[in-house]
Amino acid sequence: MKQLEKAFDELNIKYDTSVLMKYENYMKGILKWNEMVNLTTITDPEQFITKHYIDSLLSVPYREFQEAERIVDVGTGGGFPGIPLALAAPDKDFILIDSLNKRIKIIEELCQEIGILNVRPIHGRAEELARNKKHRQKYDLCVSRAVANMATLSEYCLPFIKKGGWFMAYKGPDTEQELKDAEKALRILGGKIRREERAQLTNFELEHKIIFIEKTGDTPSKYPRKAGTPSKEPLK
Ligand SMILES: C[S@@+](CC[C@H](N)C(=O)[O-])C[C@H]1O[C@@H](n2cnc3c(N)ncnc32)[C@H](O)[C@@H]1O
Repeated sequence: MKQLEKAFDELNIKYDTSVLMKYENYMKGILKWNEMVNLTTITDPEQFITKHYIDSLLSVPYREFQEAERIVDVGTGGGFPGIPLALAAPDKDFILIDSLNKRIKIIEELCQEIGILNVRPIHGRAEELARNKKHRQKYDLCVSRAVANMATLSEYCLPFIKKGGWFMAYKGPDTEQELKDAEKALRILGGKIRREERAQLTNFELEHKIIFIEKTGDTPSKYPRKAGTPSKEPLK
């Protein structure tokens, strides 16, 4: 866990031994479940800490994260980036969404066992949950990593965000074409790309940068379209 402590220092994240234990126990829990259910291909603990934990924590230093109170992680898989972020910010509320119930049940069980109290895992497709009044335009911030291309992802994520809120999308290094292809989707759904930020860490090699999208307008009620359509026919 020394790597994680180093990253906390670089990212200015406060922590104590009880939080470190929670990170360690969650990793152990995921790796144990991973023997039965496919949750991650990364099984070496050092790699796990860098690629799942530190990579997930990249958004913590930014104002858009710091000011958010209600955060949704769309397509969380084994809980990334949602769980590491929730442990770093216990005063914020996190909803973690995934369409695979097995993954959601595992996250739920681990949160209960470990005492991660600010996370609510929810099973469902983004296209359906975003149409539910309880979730539609109710979040200050949406985060998402490795779920879909930006045009599809915008249709999954923007409907959850309040006007004036933010979407921080974790993306690989080459996004120029992908962002171009998403211009129309973003315009229709009420989002504007404001900037991108690369990892500010000197000691770690991380894959992702963050694309900052502001929710500048309401999402028209016909979006998201029915489950499956945003990925089959991205808005172009
Ligand atoms: C490649 S995994 C990434 C998991 C995690 N975000 C990470 O970075 O490790 C993509 C996840 O998105 C979920 N997913 C894909 N489409 C979805 C949708 N329309 N609604 C909800 N979850 C979805 C999948 O079930 C899967 O768990």
